[in-house]
Amino acid sequence: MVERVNKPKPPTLSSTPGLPPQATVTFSDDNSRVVAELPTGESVEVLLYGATVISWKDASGNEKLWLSDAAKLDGSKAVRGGIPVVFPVFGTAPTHPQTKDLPQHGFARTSRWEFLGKSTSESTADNNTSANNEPTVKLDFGLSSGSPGLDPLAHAHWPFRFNLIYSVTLNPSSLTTSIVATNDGAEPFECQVLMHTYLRVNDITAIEIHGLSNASYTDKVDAGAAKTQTTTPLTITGETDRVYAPVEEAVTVAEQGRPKYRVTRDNLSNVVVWNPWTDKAQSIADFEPKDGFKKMLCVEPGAVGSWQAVEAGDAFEGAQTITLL
Ligand SMILES: O=P(O)(O)OC[C@H]1O[C@@H](O)[C@H](O)[C@@H](O)[C@@H]1O
Repeated sequence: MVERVNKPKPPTLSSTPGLPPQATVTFSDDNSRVVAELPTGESVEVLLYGATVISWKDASGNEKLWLSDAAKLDGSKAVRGGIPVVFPVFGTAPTHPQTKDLPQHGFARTSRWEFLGKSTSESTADNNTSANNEPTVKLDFGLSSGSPGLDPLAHAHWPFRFNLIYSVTLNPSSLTTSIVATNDGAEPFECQVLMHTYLRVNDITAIEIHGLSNASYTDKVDAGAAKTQTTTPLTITGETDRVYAPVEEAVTVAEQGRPKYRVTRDNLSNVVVWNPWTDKAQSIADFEPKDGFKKMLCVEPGAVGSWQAVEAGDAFEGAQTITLL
């Protein structure tokens, strides 16, 4: 049985005369995930493990994120697909004293977060609480150094007192994920943050990525060579793993010449573009189907080009918004 936080209401009708319909927020039977649905039909599903967004659908039920058929959703492994949260290290950092012993992409994606609550606003002619007068639902998740669900590797290798708040905000045309990483201890720490978004596409060979003109980048498939993006838009024709420092504010993904997603960033100066292509997809055990690389494109806003120093009592904040075009 699904436990309803709010009783579901008909998508277009208000159950209380005069009051607009509200978003519904429901938990799965086993409390492993939370689903929010707007009265207009869009939905988002978040696994508490990793606070990983594993589904984002438009009002017609079309999925916007790619999730591997072999993704583990039982908390035994970071989720292959959706939007895993990367913290406090991107990749591995063998020479960085504070994070050198942490696993790839840190521990946020392998910890069980707490659901802190939801907030909603509705769309009506006389209601201006939502920025665009659109229905909105925001889900908040928390993870701290005291959380029971914290990955034991964090306890073992990252001895800082911290508090993370991760918010997932859905409205009819966009999804925003934002993070606030607070240093609750007496010692400063350095961290990196990234939203590892797996966008769903129909055909990777028909994709153009705009907004990277003149951006410098590190090419991870060319031994970390430093390069500059001169040919634009970027197309994907083989294994791609690049850490960009874009000059432009937005990265737009177009398919067959039609704009599809616009990704904007708040205080996240990097964008990683990743597609494993054939051989790498073969080598990743939980990447299924093996030709699934044709259906996905990772566009990952983050602060990963350097380290974010967070003093005692301070916080680092960053966010991405993905808009459907
Ligand atoms: O297999 P993981 O740990 O989820 O990482 C997937 C990819 O994540 C990307 O962000 C990295 O740039 C790649 O180098 C990496 O291969």
